Amino acid sequence: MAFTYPMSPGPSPISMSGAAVVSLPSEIFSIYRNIVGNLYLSPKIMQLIVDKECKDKQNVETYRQYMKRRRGNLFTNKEWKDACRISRSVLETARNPDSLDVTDLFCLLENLFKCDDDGVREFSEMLNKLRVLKNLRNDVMHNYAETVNPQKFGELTTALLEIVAEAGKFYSLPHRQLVDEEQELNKEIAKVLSLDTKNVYYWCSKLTTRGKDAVKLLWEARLSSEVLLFNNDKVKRQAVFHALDVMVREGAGGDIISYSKIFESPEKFVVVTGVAGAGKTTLLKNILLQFFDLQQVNVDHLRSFNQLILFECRDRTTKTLSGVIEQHFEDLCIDLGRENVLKAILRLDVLFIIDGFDEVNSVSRRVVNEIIKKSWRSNCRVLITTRPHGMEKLKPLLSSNDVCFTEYEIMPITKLEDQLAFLRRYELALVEGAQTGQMTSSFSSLSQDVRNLFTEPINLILFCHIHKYLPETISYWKTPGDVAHDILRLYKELVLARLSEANYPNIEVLVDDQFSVIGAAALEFLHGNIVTFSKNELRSTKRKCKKKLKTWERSEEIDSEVVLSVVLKMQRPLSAKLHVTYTFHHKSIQEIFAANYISERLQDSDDSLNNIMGVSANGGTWLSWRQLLCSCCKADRKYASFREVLQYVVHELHSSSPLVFQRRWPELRRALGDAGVLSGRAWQDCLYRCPDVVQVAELAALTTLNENTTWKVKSGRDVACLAAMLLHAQPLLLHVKMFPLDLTETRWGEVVDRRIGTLWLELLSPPDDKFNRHDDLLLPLLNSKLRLVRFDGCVGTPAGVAALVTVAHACELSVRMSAPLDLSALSGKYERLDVTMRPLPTSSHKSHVWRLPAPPDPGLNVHGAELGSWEAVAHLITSLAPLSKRFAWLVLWECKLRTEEVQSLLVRLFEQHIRTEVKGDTCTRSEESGSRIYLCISDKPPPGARATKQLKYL
Ligand SMILES: Nc1ncnc2c1ncn2[C@@H]1O[C@H](COP(=O)(O)OP(=O)(O)OP(=O)(O)O)[C@@H](O)[C@H]1O
Repeated sequence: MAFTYPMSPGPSPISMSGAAVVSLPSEIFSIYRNIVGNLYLSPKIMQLIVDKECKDKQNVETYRQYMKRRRGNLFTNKEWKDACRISRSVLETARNPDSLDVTDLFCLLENLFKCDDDGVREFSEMLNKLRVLKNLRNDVMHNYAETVNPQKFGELTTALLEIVAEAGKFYSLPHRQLVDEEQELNKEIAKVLSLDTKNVYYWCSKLTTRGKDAVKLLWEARLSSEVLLFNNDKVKRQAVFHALDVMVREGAGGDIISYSKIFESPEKFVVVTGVAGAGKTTLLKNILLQFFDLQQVNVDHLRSFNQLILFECRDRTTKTLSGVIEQHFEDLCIDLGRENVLKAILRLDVLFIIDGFDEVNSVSRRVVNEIIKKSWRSNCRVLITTRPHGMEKLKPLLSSNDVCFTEYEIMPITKLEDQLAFLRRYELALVEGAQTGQMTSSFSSLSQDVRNLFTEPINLILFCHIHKYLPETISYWKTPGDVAHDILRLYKELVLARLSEANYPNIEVLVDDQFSVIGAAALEFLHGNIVTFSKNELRSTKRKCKKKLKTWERSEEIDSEVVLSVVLKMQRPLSAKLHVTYTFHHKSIQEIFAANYISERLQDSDDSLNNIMGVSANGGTWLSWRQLLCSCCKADRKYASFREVLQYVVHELHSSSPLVFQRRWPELRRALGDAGVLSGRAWQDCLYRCPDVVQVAELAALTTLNENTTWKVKSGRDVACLAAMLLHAQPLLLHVKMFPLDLTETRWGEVVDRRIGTLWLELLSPPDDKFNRHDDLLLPLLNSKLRLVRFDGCVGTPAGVAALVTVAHACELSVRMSAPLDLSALSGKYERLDVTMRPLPTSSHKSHVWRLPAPPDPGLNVHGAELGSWEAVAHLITSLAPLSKRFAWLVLWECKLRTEEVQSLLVRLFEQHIRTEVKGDTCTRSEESGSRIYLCISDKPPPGARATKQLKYL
């Protein structure tokens, strides 16, 4: 019995609340049917199957407990995660199917069938039919063309009726019961004709038609271009977007992936952490823009969402989630009521984005809690960004709500080529057709140490501005400390430019004075974690600026608000009902101003750092450091949010007044500790910002050593820190794993000079550049005090070999050579020698033999043998064979030789007395992928070879 639904091309009649019949355009009607079908009818039928399948389930059992009982053993957490992926939290707690949606129900049924997959019950037909429902749901919910497609409802009803029929067979239902089920379903299908506007699926349909456009209208204009820090320079967001890499924080040394892969995580909640200015907010803005334009090629990661809600934790006025919803869908909320729109949103596939959890306040915290609590359905996903210290509050919040999450960390932009690519985009966008290249070449001319300060986007942006407004200053940057003042100087120059007509004596000191007042206000706001200020809140700062100005003669010639107008920017509210707010151009600028104020006070007064940090608005009431700290520790560890400020203070004070810094260091050190800078990693982060501060280097070294006796070095930034840290501590093993190009131009020479002890040097090779030698990195090893215990890299000159010889000690050597080299001097220096080379042309070096040293027998990898080159391969192997003619192994990598050629090679090598460490027959073994062929040569001749006399060891 198939239900056929009349496909009306024009407006369709809909009865509302069983009374009035209205005409709706056919598009909304198609959408409505598809939504009710997939969000209501499909789950209903699947719930029916679940009930049949779980006849012996007890009411108190969760589905996880039930499955465990049914299959007779526990699910390990990993098994559960792999089996249920995004539905795993829901199925872990659900006890009945009523609230589950198609995705969860399909996952549940699939796993239930597999629980007792003993081959007796044939469930594949049933599963295939259920899969049709799941696919239909995804088609309709993830692709607007399918959402409006009138055919889809017909396909769905057919699929539903087929499932009911299949259930009849699968569960051997009595005929009467089957007929009843079919009739019931047909009644439900028929009900879709009459629609109540109070129905949540009607609201869902409205949202699906109008919701995305409403959000687009709200955000697109705000986000598609960005006004840079100064002078209203504007750039198109997507034109300058630099695709960031993120690291999965699960386990040590997590994988590094592109940001677009974060939604592949099996967890519903994804947390992206990143230091100040790492690009968290910009990443979200880019995701929003991509969401509006799903036609773009590379946005598959967003296709599974049909709604997107953004909430910024710095918001201090929106009190509820429905308030957030109202900002996004103002008109729809007027039509349907905001609570109803919220209910509908939660049924759709929605991505909630929560930006800047570290900036959360008592008002926004309530909204965040609400999102976490209401987004338990599998169709909702939540993406949260925060600075790392925000995790201290976020983790307990998520776990108290039983939320599992995957954490990603935005990686710094450490490679010069990436930094240049980033700057190039901005330069291109800013100069509008004029000649480009000056900014990038100015950046390239900086020393690696100074460049290491520009590994976060915000700092690269500041470099753009300094290059534009203070280009001459860049040539004076020799050490990181030289850069410290220039960001504030930049602001000062901009203010001075505005005041140029005032012709006022001592104008620079006057501006410094104003910066001090603003710095104190910035600090005070930071105490409340406030980064957006209302007009009222700003009033007292304005008053103080004015008061300070009045202490100067002829101050009436100066507009008292000019400094604030340069330093702050105005933010228009999302809704006309709200008021404008003000912010610094970036939170890190607010922190720099606060740090400048603290640094000045540390220099000018004898006040303790505690007192200076605890300054109150009226400048009169001081909070004691203890009080402040205790309240913070107990309440929410507020002090953690001062970590960046304190790092800026260290940097600034150290470079502007080394003597005061020395005197104040014990206080600063304690404060950093209180702000959470305790681990080796945290001290290293601090050292990245101020690599020339010896005191920080010492603590970074000692704490890291305490935690770990092996130090791993992966980037130029790490090398800079290491160079400073080695002056204070030596790890048991130093493991440097880097691409040679990244290591060149770092403080590698200093590292080698300062290292006393073992080194594992791993010079990575890009796949297309395996044989590019980097002996320049080896030469500093000569005369060093280090001991090379493991080496992997390309060597190209006798000088490079000589450098290895001087430091190798019981070493595991993996040497790539672009041309043969005499390695005999390495004899006695290694425990394992593994050489990689490309085949030698037979004509070349005929008379030369470059015997590899032995014992122990070396292993040889021949890389990239071309078709027809077996004799060249044979020539290489025989030329390199040690006197004993024995290799630990012989492997052909990425070999294009034909099978017959490999066989001829084997015969030739056998006849030349070459042997490998192998028992049994002489043969070849290849890996399944065919990328590696092992030549195993014993004393047994291969087919076609002349027997040779066994060679005596020489
Ligand atoms: N991926 C990117 N591509 C291009 N520019 C970027 C990128 N990320 C950040 N920026 C630039 O750097 C500035 C700072 O970045 P953003 O505000 O996103 O950092 P954040 O990590 O959110 O900082 P905070 O934690 O201090 O709030 C942006 O205003 C933008 O100009």
